[in-house]
Amino acid sequence: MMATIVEARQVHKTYHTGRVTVHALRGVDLTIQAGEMVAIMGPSGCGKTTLLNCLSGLDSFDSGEVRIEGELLRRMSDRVRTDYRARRMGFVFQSFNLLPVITALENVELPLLVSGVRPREARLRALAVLEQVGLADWVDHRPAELSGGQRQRVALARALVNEPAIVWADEPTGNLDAATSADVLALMQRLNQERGQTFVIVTHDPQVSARCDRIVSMRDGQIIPCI
Ligand SMILES: Nc1ncnc2c1ncn2[C@@H]1O[C@H](COP(=O)(O)OP(=O)(O)OP(=O)(O)O)[C@@H](O)[C@H]1O
Repeated sequence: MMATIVEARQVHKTYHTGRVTVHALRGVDLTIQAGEMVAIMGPSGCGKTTLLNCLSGLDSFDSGEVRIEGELLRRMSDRVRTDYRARRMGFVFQSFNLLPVITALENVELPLLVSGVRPREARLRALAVLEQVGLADWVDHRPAELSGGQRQRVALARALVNEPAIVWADEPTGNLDAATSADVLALMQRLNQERGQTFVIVTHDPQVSARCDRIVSMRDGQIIPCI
């Protein structure tokens, strides 16, 4: 039986910049089951990234409710939410967000060290995940010494090393050529199927959405109901 992992009810979010107010989310309702691989699609500016940030607790919202694994996000203190994110969530963004001055291996070890895993074990686990994403020979390279696709795979390894229940990905194939994005995508799908990890992926790429279990379409800050 499938369990609900993410539940959003009537989520509203406005941005205020100078005199301009943007109502980026206008009452979003969304339920995601554990083990689903979901694509969030829609035109530029419709609120996809905002939704990802609000569902994952990276950003706050004005009203409505989000539950992750049954827990209300707004009931968690900042510390509990941060700790929860470190233990149960992984993030893959287009900009990679890798630290430039340390190696691929050190980038992947970092979330483990932050969560208190001992250095020796962190190293072994990071090496194992880097091997899974096909980067065993590149662990000592810094991000600048890697191609876009290799960097994206380091980012994916870093997101996965904690074995998170949910992986949030924002345009994970955005910077990649067709062959590399197919590799990254196949890897995400394999992890989804083998480990039952939930993937929520914001994408414009039909190659990505074709591999997902479900497409959630957004327009103007709302989800378009399925017909
Ligand atoms: N930090 C911010 N401050 C002010 N306005 C913002 C901010 N982030 C997003 N917006 C506005 O909120 C709306 C939704 O933006 P969002 O980035 O969520 O859209 P998106 O669907 O992810 O777009 P894209 O596909 O182009 O990445 C847009 O009108 C955008 O200009």
